[in-house]
Amino acid sequence: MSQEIVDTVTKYLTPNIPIKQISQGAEAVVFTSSAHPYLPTPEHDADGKPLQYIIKYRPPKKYRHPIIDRQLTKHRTLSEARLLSKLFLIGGINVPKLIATDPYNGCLWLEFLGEDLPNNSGFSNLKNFLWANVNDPYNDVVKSTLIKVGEQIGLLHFNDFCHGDLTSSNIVLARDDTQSNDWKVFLIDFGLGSMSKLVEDKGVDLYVLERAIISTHSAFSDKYNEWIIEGFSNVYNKHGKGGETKLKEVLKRFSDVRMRGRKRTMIG
Ligand SMILES: Nc1ncnc2c1ncn2[C@@H]1O[C@H](COP(=O)(O)OP(=O)(O)OP(=O)(O)O)[C@@H](O)[C@H]1O
Repeated sequence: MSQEIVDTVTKYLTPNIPIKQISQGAEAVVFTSSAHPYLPTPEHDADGKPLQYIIKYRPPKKYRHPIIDRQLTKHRTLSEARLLSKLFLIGGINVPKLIATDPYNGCLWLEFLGEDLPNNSGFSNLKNFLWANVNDPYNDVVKSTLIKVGEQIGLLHFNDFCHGDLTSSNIVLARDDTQSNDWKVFLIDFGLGSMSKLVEDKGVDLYVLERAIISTHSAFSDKYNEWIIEGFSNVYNKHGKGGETKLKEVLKRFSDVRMRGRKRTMIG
């Protein structure tokens, strides 16, 4: 990552806020920090470990006109903040808590979720979690976790929100306590998210995740995708006939999107 971005963020946050870069995506640079924007820090979790926070920063894009760039940055930062704050209030949906927003500087301060998986298996996103279980790929914890993944997506879609970039890296797992083998599933990165009633958007979300699982865990992907759809369906089926009808529509469009994807791969 360019030193220029670190210098800019350090100057903006002041050197009192320690930052450590953990990711650079197409859109944003993500840092962790032990500093909370307005509470005295460091805060500690139940085990006495200092809490970490996420700082997601959208740097200016030099290829854009500066005024348009500032407007886009403001718009995208606010849009992600709005979605996160709406989703956080919907019962059952798990997303990081929004702590602070500075749309003019392209900055979001979020709750840090997840942990390092045992045996150097990396950060606890869904992709690494499935790799970590590769020697016992169909165990009960994998199954129940994938059903919970499906339930999170089901809740999101049933409430007419779409993710827009539903990869297995944007699904983070966290345990309530370190002894537990029971994972809570969180959805992160709503930079491309939207409120949408369109079955097309929902079908595309499901297709993007299906492709992500096929590309990284191809040997087990049939079962994995089946469990995700089982969880997804559970949410809709709880809402009687109306829910069942909506579920059919989404799954039908999912299958159409998949068919279009296959044609595109064959024809090029
Ligand atoms: N709340 C969070 N808790 C823990 N880690 C997080 C959190 N938010 C983001 N991350 C980490 O930072 C990475 C990038 O975050 P995010 O996907 O939001 O940014 P992005 O720039 O849109 O990324 P990309 O362009 O790669 O999709 C995530 O994959 C995850 O590892």
